[in-house]
Amino acid sequence: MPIDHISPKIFVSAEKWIAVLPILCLCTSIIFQNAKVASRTPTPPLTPTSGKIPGFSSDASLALVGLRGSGKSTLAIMAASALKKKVINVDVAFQSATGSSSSNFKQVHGNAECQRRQAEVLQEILQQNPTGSIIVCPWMDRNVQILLRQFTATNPVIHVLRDVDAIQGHLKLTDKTKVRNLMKMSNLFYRSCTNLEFFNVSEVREKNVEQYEIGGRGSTANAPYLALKQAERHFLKFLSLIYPTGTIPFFESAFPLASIAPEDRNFTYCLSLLIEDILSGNEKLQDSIVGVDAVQIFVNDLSATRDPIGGFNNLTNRITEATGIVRRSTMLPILLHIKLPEVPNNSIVRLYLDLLSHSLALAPEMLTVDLRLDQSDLSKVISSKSRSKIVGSYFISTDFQSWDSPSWVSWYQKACQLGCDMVRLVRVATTMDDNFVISRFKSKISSLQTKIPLIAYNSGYLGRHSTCFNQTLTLVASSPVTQIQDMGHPFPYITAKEATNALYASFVYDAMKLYVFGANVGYSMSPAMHNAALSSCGIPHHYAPYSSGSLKGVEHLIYDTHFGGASIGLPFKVEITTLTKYLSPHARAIGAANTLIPIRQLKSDGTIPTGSALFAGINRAGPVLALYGENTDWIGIRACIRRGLSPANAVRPTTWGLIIGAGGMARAAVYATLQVGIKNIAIYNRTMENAEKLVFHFQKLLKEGEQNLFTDNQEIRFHIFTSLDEPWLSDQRYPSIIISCIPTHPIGNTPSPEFKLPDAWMANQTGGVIIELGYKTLNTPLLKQARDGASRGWVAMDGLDLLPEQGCAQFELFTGRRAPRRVMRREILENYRDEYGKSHLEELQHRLQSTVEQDS
Ligand SMILES: O=C1C[C@@](O)(C(=O)O)C[C@@H](O)[C@@H]1O
Repeated sequence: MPIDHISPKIFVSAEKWIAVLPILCLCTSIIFQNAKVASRTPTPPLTPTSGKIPGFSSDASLALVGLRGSGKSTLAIMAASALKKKVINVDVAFQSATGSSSSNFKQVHGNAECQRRQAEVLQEILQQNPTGSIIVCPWMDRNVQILLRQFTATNPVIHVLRDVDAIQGHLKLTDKTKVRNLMKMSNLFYRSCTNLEFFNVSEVREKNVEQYEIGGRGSTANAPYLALKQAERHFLKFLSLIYPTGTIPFFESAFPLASIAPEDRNFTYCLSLLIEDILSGNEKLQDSIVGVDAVQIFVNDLSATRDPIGGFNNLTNRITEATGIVRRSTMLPILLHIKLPEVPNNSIVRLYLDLLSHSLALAPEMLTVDLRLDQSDLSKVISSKSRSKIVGSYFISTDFQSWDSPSWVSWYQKACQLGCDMVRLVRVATTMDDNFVISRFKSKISSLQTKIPLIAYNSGYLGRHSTCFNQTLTLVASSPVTQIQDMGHPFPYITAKEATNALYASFVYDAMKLYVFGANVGYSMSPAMHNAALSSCGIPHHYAPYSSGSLKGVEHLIYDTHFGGASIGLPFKVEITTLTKYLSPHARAIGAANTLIPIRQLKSDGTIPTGSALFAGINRAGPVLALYGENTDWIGIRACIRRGLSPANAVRPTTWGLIIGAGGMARAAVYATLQVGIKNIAIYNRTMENAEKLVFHFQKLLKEGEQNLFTDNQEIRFHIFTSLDEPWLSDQRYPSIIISCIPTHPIGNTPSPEFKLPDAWMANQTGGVIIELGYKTLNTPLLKQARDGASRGWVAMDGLDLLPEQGCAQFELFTGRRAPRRVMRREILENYRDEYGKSHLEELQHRLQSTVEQDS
C-alpha cells in the first residue's frame, strides 16, 4: 500500500536544528569552559546542507574539515600525490598572512578579529584555488561555515570523523564524556557545511609488529612503513567514488571483474550484515566475504527510534562508522539498506529521508530507497545522488500478493520512472509453488521496453529455491541458517556457498577441468591454491598440474568439452599466443600470455565477446570455439607494487623503477611499472643487446600509443645499466620500486645468480619496495638486503606475494566469480616448500596472520 499521504513535504527538517540549539549551546559552553582545545565562542550551526552532491570535475579542489585529531592532514598528504594536487593548510596560510598563529593572534586582537581574519584567509584560498588543491581546515565558526557551504555547490567538502579514543588521545583530554560532547557538537557544525563524510578508521597496530622490528623480517606483513597503507587505500577508494572514473589511475584495480558491476554479471551475491554486528566487531568480515560480490549494511532499528532528533544523530554516526569499517576491510561495493518500518509514522518517514540524504554523503556504491514513498520525495533523493546507484526496494512481510498480481509490475515500473538503477522486490514465500510462479513475473518484466536490473525472489525458509536462482545481488548470510525462524523477517536463509552449490547440483552450471600447463609443473603451488579457492566458494571444478614437453601434448585437454581454462607456465607463455584467436590488449603488448580461456559463444560476426559478455558462457560445458589469452603476471606485479609501496613513496613524475633482467617476466614487470604511472625506468642486465630489445619493444609500443594502453605515453625515460659498478644517474632520484625478474635458484648447471644491489643504488631516503618474482628461495641476497633495509623504509615482497595475486586474476577469468583472496594467499603460505622440499611455516607465521581479503 503506498504511503504517499504520510510523506513529509520538507526534505530536511529545519525544526530539528532549532530544537537542538539550546542543548548544543549548553554543551559547547561546558566543553569550552573545561577544555583549552576549543576556547572560542560557540556559534550555532546552520541547517544541514541540501544533501545534493554535484558531479565534480577531476581537477576540482577538495576541502577536508573536522576536529583536530581526525587525521585530515595525513589524509590530505595521501590524497595529494594520488590526485596530483597541492595541500593548503589554512593554519599555515593564516600564519603567513598575519605573521602569527591563530592562537597568538587571538590573544593579541581578540576572538572576533581572529575569526574575521580567518574567514578572510579562507575566502581568498577558496576563491583562488577552485581546482588543483586539497584545503585542510580545522576552523569552526559561522563565517567559515558559510564559506565552506558555498564551496559545496561545486567542490567536494569532506567532513572527516574518527573514533572517540583517537580524538581523545590527540586532544589529551582525560574526560571521555567531554570528548563525546565535543564530537556531537562538531558533527552538527560540520554537517551544515559539508557535502561528503568520511570515517577515518584508526589503525590497529598489530601485536607482532615488535617481533618484526626485532627480527627484522621486513616483509609486507607488518612493515611499519606500511602502517598507514590501509588508511591510504580506504581514503583513495572513497575519493575514487566521488571523482570521475579514472581520476586516480594508480588506484584503479586491474583485476578482470573489478570493472564489471555485479548487476552486469550472472549470479552475484550480496552479504547482508546487521549494522550492530559490524559496529560491535562480532562479524568476521574477512571470513564472511568469501564468494560474495557486495556487502549490504542493514540498518533495521528505525521503528525503535522514539526521539527522531536524538535518533537521527545517533544513527547518522553509526551509519558513517559502519560504512568506514566495511570499506576499510574490503574493496567490495557497499549497499546501504535502511529499512523503513512496515507501518511508519510521519516523523519516522522524515527521519528515513534524512538518513538517505546522509547516506549519500558517504558515497556508498549502492543505496536502497523504499518504493512505497511519495514520488516527489523519492525523486529528491535520487536527484541528489552523485555516483551511488539507487536500488528501488519493496518488501513487506505481510504482503502475500501472488507474483502474478499486477502490483509487482507496478513497483518495477515506478522504480524505472523514478530513475532507479536497479529494483529489489522480495516477498515472503508461503508455499513451495511461490518459487515457480516468480518465473512468470520475471518473463513479464523481460518483455517490458524499459528495463533496469531486477533482483526478485521469495524470502524465508520456503523461498530458498528462488533465492538461489535469482541472478543479481541475492542477499546471503555469512553462515548457514540452521533454525527455521520467524518467516517474516527479512534476513537471508542461504549462504553464497550454498547458492553456488545449488547452481551446480541443478545443472545450471557444469563442473569444469582447469590446469596449469608447463614443461615441469609438478612442483607448482597453483593447484593447491586454486582448488582451495574453488572449494571455499562451493565451485566443483578441479585444477590439476599437467607437464608436457610441447604444447601439442596438451591440445586434447584444451579442446575437451569440459575444459574451463589453464594457467600457462614456462616455457609456453610466448608460444601459447599462436593458439589463441584473441589476446587481451595487455597480453598483446607484453607479447606473452599466462592464462588460457575457452570461448564457447562467439558474437554474430565471429569475434570474441568482450566485457561482461566474455563471462556469459562461463562454467558451461560444450565445444570450444576459440581460445582467449590473457596475461595476469603483470596484474600480479602491479598489485605487489601497490601493496608494497608505502604512502611516503607514492608515485611521482620523478620516481624511478629498476627492473633486473630482460626476459619475458621483465616485460611483464616493465608493463606493470608503466601501468602504475612510473615515468622513469632503468633496466639492469648484463647483456646490453637483450636490454636494448626490451627497451625498444616498449618504446615502439609507446610511440604507437596502441589502444590507449597507458594514460600518458609521452615522457617515458629508459636507461640501461650493464654493470653494477656504474654510479646511479646523477641528479635523478634513486629507485623506489625494484623488481628482480631473474631466477633465484640454480637452473641445470647454471648456478643461481645470487644477485645483490649496490648499496649506493639503495639510497632513496624513504626506501621503497623490492619485489623478487621467484619463490623457490625465500632468503635470496636481494631479499635479505631489503629486510636489512626495513628501518630505512624498504619493504620486501617475493613470489609468495605474486603467485596469489596473478592467480586471483586467473580465478576471476576461470569462474566469473571474485577470487577469495585471503584463502588463496593463506594456501600458498601454508603449502610453501623451498627447493629442498622444506616447509617454512614458522617463518611465514607473521605473514599468515596478517593476510587480508582486500583487492590490490
Ligand atoms: O609463472 C607462473 C607460475 C605458474 O606457471 C605455476 O606453475 O604455478 C602459474 C602461472 O599462472 C604463472 O604465470
